[in-house]
Amino acid sequence: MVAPPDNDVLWARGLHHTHGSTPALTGVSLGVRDGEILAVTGPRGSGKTTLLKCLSGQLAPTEGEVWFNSSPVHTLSSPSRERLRLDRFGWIDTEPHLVPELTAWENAALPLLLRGTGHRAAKHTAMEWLDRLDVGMCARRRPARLDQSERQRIAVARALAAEPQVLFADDPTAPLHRADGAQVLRTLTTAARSHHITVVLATDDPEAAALADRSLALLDGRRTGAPAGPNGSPDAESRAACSLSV
Ligand SMILES: Nc1ncnc2c1ncn2[C@@H]1O[C@H](COP(=O)(O)OP(=O)(O)OP(=O)(O)O)[C@@H](O)[C@H]1O
Repeated sequence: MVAPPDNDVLWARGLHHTHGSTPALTGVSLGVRDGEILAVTGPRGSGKTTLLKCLSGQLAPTEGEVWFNSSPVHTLSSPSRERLRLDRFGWIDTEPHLVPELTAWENAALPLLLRGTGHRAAKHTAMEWLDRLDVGMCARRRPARLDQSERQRIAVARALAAEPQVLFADDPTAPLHRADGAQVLRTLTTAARSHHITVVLATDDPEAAALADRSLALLDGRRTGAPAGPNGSPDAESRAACSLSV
């Protein structure tokens, strides 16, 4: 087995995933450097969401390897992957999935409370991030009393408040108006850079991708411009990045 290079916080080799009989990923290899913002681009159905889910441990790839901080993720049990997601990863979905019974600040504080952060500290941090996302005035309202843009900003605040090591954002501005989406993305990328959070951003919007440090394009479950070899062997970039054998 080949271990990833030390400066890659996430590394994947030869990822395949099939949803039922639909192939979604066919031999994708990549490395994500610590602190970088990587855009995963491609048209609808190209495999972006499936790739982010495999990298974040939500889906076990049908074939291939995923490493985080030089430790294998693909061999972890389901509870260990859940723990990893809670402790180290953040996720922003296309739709804001908030807990309807909780207020905005309680939603934003939830990952911190689940990790055992004290109530007062969790509330303070959540309120800071809600302010930064321009929804501080909504803190005491429940999701049903908020509009879609406010709900998505709260979902972004919730993800950032937990200060994950890696934040996966699956087309996070899709439900927002263009100007609104651009502002939320700028806040997200600025916060990620200042807090040294690595971001993997799935998007089909070139303006969103332009905010990233680097882009990786998918088409029909494969990287374009960096074709995988037979059986999903790593592309030249990934092979060159492999520095250590275990
Ligand atoms: N749960 C599922 N069951 C069956 N097929 C699926 C499922 N999820 C995704 N697919 C299929 O897998 C392929 C890749 O989908 P995926 O959602 O990863 O692409 P995407 O680039 O994120 O697309 P979008 O931008 O529409 O979200 C598509 O052909 C899609 O129809």
